[in-house]
Amino acid sequence: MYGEAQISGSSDRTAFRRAEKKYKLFKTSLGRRKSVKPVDLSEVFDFRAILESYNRDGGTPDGIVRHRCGFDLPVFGFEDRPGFYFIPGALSVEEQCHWIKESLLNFPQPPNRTNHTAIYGPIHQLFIEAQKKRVLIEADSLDVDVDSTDFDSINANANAPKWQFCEEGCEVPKAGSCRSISACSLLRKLRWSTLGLQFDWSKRNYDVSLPHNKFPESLHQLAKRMAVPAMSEKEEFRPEAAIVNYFGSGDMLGGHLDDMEADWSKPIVSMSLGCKAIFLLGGNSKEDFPVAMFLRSGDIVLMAGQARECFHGVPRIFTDEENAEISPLVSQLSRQDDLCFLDYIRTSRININIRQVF
Ligand SMILES: O=C(O)CCC(=O)C(=O)O
Ligand SMILES: [Fe+2]
Repeated sequence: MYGEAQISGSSDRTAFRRAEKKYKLFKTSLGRRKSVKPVDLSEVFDFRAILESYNRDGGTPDGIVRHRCGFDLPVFGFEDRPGFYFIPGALSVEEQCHWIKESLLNFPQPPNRTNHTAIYGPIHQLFIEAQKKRVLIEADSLDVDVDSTDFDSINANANAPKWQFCEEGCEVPKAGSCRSISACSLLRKLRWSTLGLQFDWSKRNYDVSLPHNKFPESLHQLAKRMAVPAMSEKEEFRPEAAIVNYFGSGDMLGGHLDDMEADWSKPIVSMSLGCKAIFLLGGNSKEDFPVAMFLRSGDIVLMAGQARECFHGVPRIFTDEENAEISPLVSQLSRQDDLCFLDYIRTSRININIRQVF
């Protein structure tokens, strides 16, 4: 579900796939010059423009409703898609920066799992190691210097490949006996991390036996506050898990359903950070033609009830200066200490989606 979808040739059978193909990034190269195929964005809903026009005259375009839910910001949706809520500009630029930093520094920290965990084991301080230009090295188990009296560590090390960060250009134990990968390329290849209850992708289910931290308190409070438009008055949203998705240029999230949580009446609270994206919201079948909309940094989407049964995905992010629309982040992250975050987010998008599991 969370891999990069293969969208080519024979795979454009369904309406959803055709929409993905319409919006995905196509690079063509003419000799040495690379160019990006222009894409027709005329049918993409723009909730920021809808908000601006609503603020001017109180109206909404055909098919768009403003939910009357006593929330302190305008919340929009589609007339024919109950359970879908769009809160444009829900997060201030300060809040966006805070969650970008958390997503890079803390959320990928063990025991939280990432797409790298299955291959390399737990990786600590990936973002910091990438700034230091360090390299992750797999020491051949025979080369590992184990104190011969320490039987526990001998047993623990017997089969486990040991990956450790070293300085760039550090001396490798024995030629050919170890593999290595730079922290920078691991950071570039970071696709997801999981918070709170851990999701086991091989079983496509939550595995409560996996070690995990308590769901972060401040994210819990934010999600509870943002979930209000999709909740009945008597109920409370209980955030128990989150998936953090990291997108670089050309990355996409193929059409899928999030169906592993027990109670679909509870919303998924999904926040966008960094570069602008296109989000597709389809129907119960991939044969249903999806609506497309822009997701910008600071937007929050809620999917609850019937909307949870709808295929959705992200076929495109925009990483060029003109279309990424991240100038408030660029100003906010211009201090020397923050340039490393700016460097990442200039060409990336982060999505944090928060779920009640039980
Ligand atoms: O990136 C997004 O906006 C959507 C993410 C999503 O649908 C998911 O992780 O299930
Ligand atoms: Fe999803």
